[in-house]
Amino acid sequence: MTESVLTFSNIATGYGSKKILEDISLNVKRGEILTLVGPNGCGKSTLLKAAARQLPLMAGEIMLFGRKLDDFSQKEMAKQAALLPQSRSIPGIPVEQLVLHGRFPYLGLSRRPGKEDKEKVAEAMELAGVADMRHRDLRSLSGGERQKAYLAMVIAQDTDLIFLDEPTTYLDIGKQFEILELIRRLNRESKTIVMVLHDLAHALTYSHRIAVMEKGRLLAVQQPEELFQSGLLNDVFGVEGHWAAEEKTYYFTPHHK
Ligand SMILES: Nc1ncnc2c1ncn2[C@@H]1O[C@H](COP(=O)(O)OP(=O)(O)OP(=O)(O)O)[C@@H](O)[C@H]1O
Repeated sequence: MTESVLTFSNIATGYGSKKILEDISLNVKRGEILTLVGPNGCGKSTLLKAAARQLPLMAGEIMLFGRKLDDFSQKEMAKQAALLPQSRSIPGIPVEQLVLHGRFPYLGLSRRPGKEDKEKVAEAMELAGVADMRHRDLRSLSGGERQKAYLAMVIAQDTDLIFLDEPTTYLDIGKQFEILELIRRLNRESKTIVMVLHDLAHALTYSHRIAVMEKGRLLAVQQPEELFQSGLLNDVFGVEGHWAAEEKTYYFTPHHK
């Protein structure tokens, strides 16, 4: 786990002339699950968008697999990295067709999916647990079902690097664990994952490293246990972290002064 697949060097970015992220440097290592945490509005989604080349940089540089981000064609980029964004449009199409969107970078001029594409789509729907709703219109699904359909699309894209912005939103607690376990499985099958999670206990349990952000800056990148021990999460979120040794579970309570 030493090779960097994604490197941010002193980047700044934002919207229009409004700078949101300032001087961020970060290496994402091949094969890791790196989770971004931080208070609302600190810039986590903005960082993922910059990495997925959806926002121009105001300063600095991002390298993907040793190449500058700008040097990738759109198709090449889509074969290397997939993004599950936080907010998405909801087209009135069947789940299966949405998941097939993940195969677009691989289709030829005819845009007709081949055998491999169909297999990848079927496999992704199975993994994400949406195979039985493949003919359902996206607009007829619950928030959680739709979230899984989008995750299937990202899986079908079959990239080495996957960006997930709050992959567990809209999901009940049981489904959250299902999705986190699926993410862990994808990681063990060689995917590098960069994701945003709000649940600190989940972040501590499912990540190899955690990047803590505040007000557009990166405060620390540490392994879960080390980060938990440091007390930084308590300071940044105004909470108190606990470790229940018997259950091997982290939990957080309000900070009592
Ligand atoms: N399209 C946009 N145009 C202008 N400002 C934006 C846009 N998107 C986000 N921002 C601003 O950028 C800042 C960072 O937003 P971002 O969504 O990256 O934060 P976040 O850490 O992901 O937040 P959350 O935890 O609430 O999802 C916020 O102040 C937000 O208002």
